[in-house]
Amino acid sequence: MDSQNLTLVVDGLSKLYWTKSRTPGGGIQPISFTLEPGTFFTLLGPSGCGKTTTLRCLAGLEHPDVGRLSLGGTTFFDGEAGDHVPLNKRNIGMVFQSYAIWPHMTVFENVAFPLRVRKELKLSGEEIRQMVTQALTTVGLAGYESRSATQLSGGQQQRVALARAIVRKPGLLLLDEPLSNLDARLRDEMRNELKRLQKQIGITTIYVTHDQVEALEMSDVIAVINAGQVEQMGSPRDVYDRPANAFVANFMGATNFLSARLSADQPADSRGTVALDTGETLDVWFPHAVRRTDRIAVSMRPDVIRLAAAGSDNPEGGNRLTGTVVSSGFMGNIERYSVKVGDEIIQVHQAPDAHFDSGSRVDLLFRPERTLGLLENRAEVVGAAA
Ligand SMILES: Nc1ncnc2c1ncn2[C@@H]1O[C@H](COP(=O)(O)OP(=O)(O)OP(=O)(O)O)[C@@H](O)[C@H]1O
Repeated sequence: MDSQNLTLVVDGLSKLYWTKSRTPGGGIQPISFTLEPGTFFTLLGPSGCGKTTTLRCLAGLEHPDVGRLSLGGTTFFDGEAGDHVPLNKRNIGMVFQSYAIWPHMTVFENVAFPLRVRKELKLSGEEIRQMVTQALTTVGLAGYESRSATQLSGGQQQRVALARAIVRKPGLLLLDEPLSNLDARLRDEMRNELKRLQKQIGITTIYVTHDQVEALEMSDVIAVINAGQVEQMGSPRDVYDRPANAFVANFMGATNFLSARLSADQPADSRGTVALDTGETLDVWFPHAVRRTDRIAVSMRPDVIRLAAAGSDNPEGGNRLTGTVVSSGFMGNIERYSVKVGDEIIQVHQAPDAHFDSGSRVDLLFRPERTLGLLENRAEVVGAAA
């Protein structure tokens, strides 16, 4: 099934909701991005950050306040010119969390529905049959045409929803947490399956999720959103390895933070020294520029720290903090430690080769290039990393 190779341009699109007392009550601040055909783009962020609002604006279910939106050169929305193409004229495929397979219809009729309701397409019965068969083959459900939708498993129902979304060969596919109703194992399987299908069809896709693992695994580009604002847009590696700030670092996976101060401005991609509140100094990497006056959050992921008995030799050099093991837990492939350093508890994950009992004095050793100096910004808003 061929995609239509259309470039999506979103330029300063915004939609704010207002409370009765005329204060902002959610929505999305101006967002801009251009997607090359075939891109898998994910809107990632905590509940209520504005992901669904953005998707609804793209679909035409919501009227944005300002901005422009076009697909393959066709304008769908232009706030200044007053253009707003309605949902049914945009040829966009959608799958939502509650994928709403109609239980009284067969699989065939479910998938044929979007073709039948658009009388202006003037499709013959044979054309509809061919298009439905092609969509069902694409999602691996050829031969299921006459089954009742209720006789299918959750994963199969999800595929029917996907077949229904792509049967009209849309120019854009919008997926709003489509896997969240599936159990963990199936969700994992469907994640791979969905990504494979998306690449096979080659359709530009916008995916909404609050699950960072899902976003990392599936996306070409991720937009991390917090309270209606895009904090960072980039490849999975970019947002994970070079987070724009403490919010992004924390949202993309478990990490430790230590508050620190700078003695000089730091350009992007530089190495420098920070002073911790305890007076100790650390050698850190700054993926993005920060000013001397900024509050800095030093971020070290639990798996970049190595524990050694306090006072051990450290021929590799790098950062060293000393603390006391508070607790440990054997998790099979790793051992998880909580170590008290000053007033802070630092989490460490390491291979269970050596074991340190609670109460042991240990050194925490970590390399400067894995010790990130980030803008502290709104780290307190986070809630995802476990
Ligand atoms: N129709 C509406 N009227 C007023 N406020 C709204 C409306 N729709 C959404 N909001 C508010 O806008 C904010 C963003 O909502 P949105 O549904 O886009 O978030 P989300 O990131 O998709 O969240 P979730 O992951 O929980 O679905 C929320 O604070 C929400 O309460």
